[in-house]
Amino acid sequence: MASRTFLPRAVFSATDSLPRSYFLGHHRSGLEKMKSMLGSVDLVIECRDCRIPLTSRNPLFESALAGRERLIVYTKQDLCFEENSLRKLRPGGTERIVRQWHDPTPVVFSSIQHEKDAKRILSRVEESVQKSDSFMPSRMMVVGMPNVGKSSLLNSLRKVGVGKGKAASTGAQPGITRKIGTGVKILEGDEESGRKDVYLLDTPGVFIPYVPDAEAMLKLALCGSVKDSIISPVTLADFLLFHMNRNDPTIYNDYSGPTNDIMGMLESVAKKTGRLRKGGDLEIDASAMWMIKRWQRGQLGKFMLDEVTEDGLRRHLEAERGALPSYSQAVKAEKLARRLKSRTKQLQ
Ligand SMILES: Nc1nc2c(ncn2[C@@H]2O[C@H](COP(=O)(O)OP(=O)(O)OP(=O)(O)O)[C@@H](O)[C@H]2O)c(=O)[nH]1
Repeated sequence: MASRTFLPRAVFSATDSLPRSYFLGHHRSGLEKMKSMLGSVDLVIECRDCRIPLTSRNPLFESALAGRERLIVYTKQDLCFEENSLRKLRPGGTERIVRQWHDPTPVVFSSIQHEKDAKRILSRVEESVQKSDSFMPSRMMVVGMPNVGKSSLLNSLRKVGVGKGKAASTGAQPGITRKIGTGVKILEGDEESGRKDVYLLDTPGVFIPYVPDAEAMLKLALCGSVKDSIISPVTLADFLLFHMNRNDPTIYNDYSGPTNDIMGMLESVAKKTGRLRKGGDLEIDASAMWMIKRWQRGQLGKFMLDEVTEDGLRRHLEAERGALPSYSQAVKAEKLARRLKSRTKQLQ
């Protein structure tokens, strides 16, 4: 009798023909402007996505921000762990390792739902302001990959810091912020104690010029750093299925039993959610998109896509150094980015 034990796939075979670039014009100009403004900035708040702590690290920032005081904020923590996960039994296990990676740079894990996270970031901001002996208001800058939650963080720091409403537009697609703003007050100065006003500058998300690893591109797309139109939703949903199966194949049991077959899964989703065309054909792409969006909102499992291990960052950096693109690869990536840009424009 055949065994009924479900075996998830051990590896995901990502095709080499996937796009590896999404470096658009406003990414390049945003980065240049950022660099030119760094001289007048006291602290850089670098946001990374908690679900992909290694993959959402942009090597471009490492060179641009070298020597600047930095606070690393891991955003979207609420999408990383189930409430009743092992993390509760081993408090801070993952967080402790990630903090160690960056030591001595301070690290905060945050979720926009939690005011206490904004308070923790603001107290780091205050510590940094106290170090400066200038009487001028303090300026800080928030940077990171597209869609990691920079503008949302700015809004929540402003709300908690000065009790004011939303100042920056946010959205589920990358590229909402296109230009560096003039600065938004996040802490009120106080003449008596000598505390200065603190302003935070929002910046456009900047993508990596060339992503050498196809799986990394899929992770970035699944987490929303790349526009939906760039990678086929079925490929992305298959990659999500691969990760759901590694975490817990019962996550999707409202739609299907444990499976490695993405087409079967999407057909089942289409039927159960009523995604049918006239004549009864199933809307497969729309069902894939529905699965992806649900996961992005934390409604189809909460888990990390990167593996967090003590030597994870060291190994990631070694792989990155070994995979630096040759000049011809970089030129090819630039051309591809231009093609993608015009394709994105046509689709807008
Ligand atoms: N669940 C959850 N969603 C978040 C969090 N922070 C941001 N988001 C969502 O992530 C999406 C992107 O947020 P933005 O603040 O627009 O991201 P951004 O980094 O400014 O994006 P760009 O304009 O591409 O630079 C929005 O849909 C936010 O609501 C978080 O902590 N938890």
